[in-house]
Amino acid sequence: MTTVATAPGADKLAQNIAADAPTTHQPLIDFVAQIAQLTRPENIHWVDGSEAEYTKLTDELVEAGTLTRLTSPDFPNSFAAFSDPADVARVESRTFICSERERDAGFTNNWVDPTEMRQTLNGVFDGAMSGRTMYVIPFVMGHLEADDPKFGVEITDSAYVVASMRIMARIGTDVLRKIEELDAFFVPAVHSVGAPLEPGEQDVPWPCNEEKYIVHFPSEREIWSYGSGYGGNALLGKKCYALRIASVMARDEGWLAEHMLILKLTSPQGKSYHVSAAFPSACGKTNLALIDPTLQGWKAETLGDDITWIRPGADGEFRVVNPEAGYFGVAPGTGWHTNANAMRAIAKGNSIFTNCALTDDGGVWWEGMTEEPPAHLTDWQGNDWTPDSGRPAAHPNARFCTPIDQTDMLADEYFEPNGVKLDAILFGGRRKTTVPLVTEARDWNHGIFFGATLSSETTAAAEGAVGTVRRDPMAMLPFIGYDAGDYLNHWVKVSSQADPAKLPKIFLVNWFRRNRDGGFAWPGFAENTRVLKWIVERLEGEGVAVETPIGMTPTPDALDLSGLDVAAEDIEDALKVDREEWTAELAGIEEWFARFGESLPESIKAELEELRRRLAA
Ligand SMILES: Nc1nc2c(ncn2[C@@H]2O[C@H](COP(=O)(O)OP(=O)(O)OP(=O)(O)O)[C@@H](O)[C@H]2O)c(=O)[nH]1
Ligand SMILES: O=C([O-])CC(=O)C(=O)O
Ligand SMILES: [Mn+2]
Repeated sequence: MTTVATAPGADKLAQNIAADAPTTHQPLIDFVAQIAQLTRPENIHWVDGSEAEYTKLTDELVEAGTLTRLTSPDFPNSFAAFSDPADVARVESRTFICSERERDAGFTNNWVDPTEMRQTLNGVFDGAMSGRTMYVIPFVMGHLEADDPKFGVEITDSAYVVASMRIMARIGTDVLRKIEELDAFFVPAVHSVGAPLEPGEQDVPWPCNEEKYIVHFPSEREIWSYGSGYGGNALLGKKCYALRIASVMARDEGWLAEHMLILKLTSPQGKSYHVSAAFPSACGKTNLALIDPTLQGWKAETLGDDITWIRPGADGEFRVVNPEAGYFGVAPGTGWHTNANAMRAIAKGNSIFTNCALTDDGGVWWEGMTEEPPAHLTDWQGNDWTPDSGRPAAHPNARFCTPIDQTDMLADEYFEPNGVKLDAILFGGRRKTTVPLVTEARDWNHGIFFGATLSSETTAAAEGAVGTVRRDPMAMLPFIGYDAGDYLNHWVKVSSQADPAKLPKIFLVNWFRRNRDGGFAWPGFAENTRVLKWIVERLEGEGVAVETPIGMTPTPDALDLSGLDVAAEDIEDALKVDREEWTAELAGIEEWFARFGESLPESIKAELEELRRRLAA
């Protein structure tokens, strides 16, 4: 630990830091010195990522009241955290892409001139870490042994962030050694909760600031985050790096950084397939990634639940890796009856729960964990709660943060440094109407059209109203680090690096369509196995599909519904392609495409014309 107590001059500070740093890597020392000079922390702690360090940090966080140690044997070595009630989700309105030209941020991002933003940041970060410890976290997204490992260094004044980053990414000394060995570039990522402490001032359990900035400089590959301690705002390896900055790297280097899960499926015949699926936040990625198949003989294993990097491989196939090391999963709705694999991983402990409710025996609970709620809880805001309190006990965006290697059904391929062959891509959203249970694209370009026009009703994962339909291209709306039209063009182009015969097949799915009575038309969750089976049949050139104006959908008989207790009308409602609904949808898509201006790919425009023609026919 370096003490920076007296804030010496810049040269002196840099010397002190260099003397105490566990590295001689000059760019890293310079980065740390520059941020220390600006933010004036009391101490500097270089994170080694060890168990002992984790124990010490979590002890301190318990002492500070940020974490509550769970004493229930059901949650070994686990903690609960409760955020400030105003700091519970990603803040999209405060997220900025500061490219040189506004045009390069595109209409889906907030843009501020980089020079102006640097000035603003220099202002808010000035002394921002006073009275706090500054942690330096070397991390890698993906595997250290990858052909082209992607490094970052997060500087943060939040020990909660350090503890969570240790679960979500590979961090610490091994990473630092590799950065030195390769003399590698790292993404500089600066985070402050924005709550400097005066000498003697008592800290609060969840320091944060009303003013928030989540800022990306895509040309410099730099991230600055201020004012929030929450998940995707503060764990900068996740959405900020592995999606926004990585999408820009991917554009420049010829690959794709996507908001997708990865699932390995093995058929009763023993053939395995890897499927990735892009669904917007809180629309079922973690659930599908951890599915327990309901059909005899089928096996599912997971490789990841949120982020997928797709790279063209040497044999003309696309290869996928999960750059993360943990789950940051939506807690409500995750239960023994809906997602037993997640529950089993959680039950092994070593987890941090944020904004869940506390049980009287020192465990956590959230809506949907068990069918019957406990008789008494302490809700996420610290109030007494009973089932007739009339309000949720856990925040709807409460999260569990759990190491992925605690998953029983983790695929061995998760550990492949350069990934595995991708066979199919699913795009999906939360739509009450219009979008059928599953539709197969006619070809790659039509599949990109599915992705480009993907839409979903908004959820609690981001601030703002819940339940309105918004377009969410490839489920990447809040995560594309550059112009959305350029991003679609990149999708079109990247296929030229693959063997056309080896391109993944693309499907559009919707688990959330309502039936004529307003209930879910499809049982969803584990029963999605039946849709996956049809998808695999299609990959194998089998499975019955009918041509519809929007693509190929299964006939009701083509889905294996054996042993499933569901009304024939529900299946009909789930699969229906309704011309009237699609005519209205067409208008919505036209409006959406108009927003892209010049940068919308011609081939995607052509798909819209094709849809119009097919609907009119
Ligand atoms: N009706 C229905 N609901 C589902 C299904 N799968 C997931 N859900 C619900 O969708 C919500 C979010 O599911 P998750 O799997 O956590 O979503 P996610 O996409 O991983 O979300 P992020 O981690 O925010 O990106 C939960 O409330 C689930 O209960 C399904 O097949 N049918
Ligand atoms: O980023 C977060 O805070 C959580 C998350 O996975 C999402 O919102 O998509
Ligand atoms: Mn998830």
